[in-house]
Amino acid sequence: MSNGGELDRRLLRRRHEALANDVSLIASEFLAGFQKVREIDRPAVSIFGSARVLEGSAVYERARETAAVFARAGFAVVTGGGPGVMEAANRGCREAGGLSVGFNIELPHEQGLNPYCDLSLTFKHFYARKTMFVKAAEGFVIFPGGFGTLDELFEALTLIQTGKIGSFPVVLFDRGYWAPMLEWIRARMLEEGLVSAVDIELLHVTDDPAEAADCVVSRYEDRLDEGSA
Ligand SMILES: CC(C)=CCNc1ncnc2c1ncn2[C@@H]1O[C@H](COP(=O)(O)O)[C@@H](O)[C@H]1O
Repeated sequence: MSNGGELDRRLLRRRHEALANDVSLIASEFLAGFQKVREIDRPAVSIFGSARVLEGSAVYERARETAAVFARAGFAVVTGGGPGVMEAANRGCREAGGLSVGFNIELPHEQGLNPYCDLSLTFKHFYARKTMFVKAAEGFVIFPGGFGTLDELFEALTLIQTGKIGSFPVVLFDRGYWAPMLEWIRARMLEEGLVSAVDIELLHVTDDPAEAADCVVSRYEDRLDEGSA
């Protein structure tokens, strides 16, 4: 099966005349994504984190618990629809009776959609898929993870920092995991003037599922009161 990687490589090699066709395929993927987001009939949180953690690990179980708190607060939970933290969050949401959403990606050694999604769509391109995480969400909770997780974290932060999207809450779950990164951001990025203090204030850090959910839910309620949600 052709996957997003092959398509992206082909797109970069393409002669100009052939590009329009490829670009229209990408556009249709965006459209299908936006249509799927419209099916989410309630406010939502996007939860990111490692594809590699297993059931029973602390990270998996905290993600499952956090998603359940969101579901009980009336929020849908959106993830990448894969294994690890994605599965944990979809599972916790489903177990608590919430609406569980997975925006999956075709990968060369793909593991497919986890079995805990009520709504789902599988993308070929990471960039179209990442847009849906942002389009759908009132906030972001990020669990420990690798390159994919950091990509999603910094995409959300960059969009907020540059004013492309509103100032949605970004919650880093697991103080111990994120502390060295935050320290480096303060000691180097901030110290050398590459970010400003207000940019760092966008990040909330916690070890508590209820606090993570409250951070997103209460900001959403404030925006509802202001009429800006
Ligand atoms: C075990 C394995 C490599 C499975 C790959 N299967 C995947 N399925 C769906 N989304 C993924 C996958 N790998 C990475 N991602 C995306 O990148 C993030 C996790 O990447 P990482 O494990 O932190 O870097 C997730 O939030 C997800 O959106």
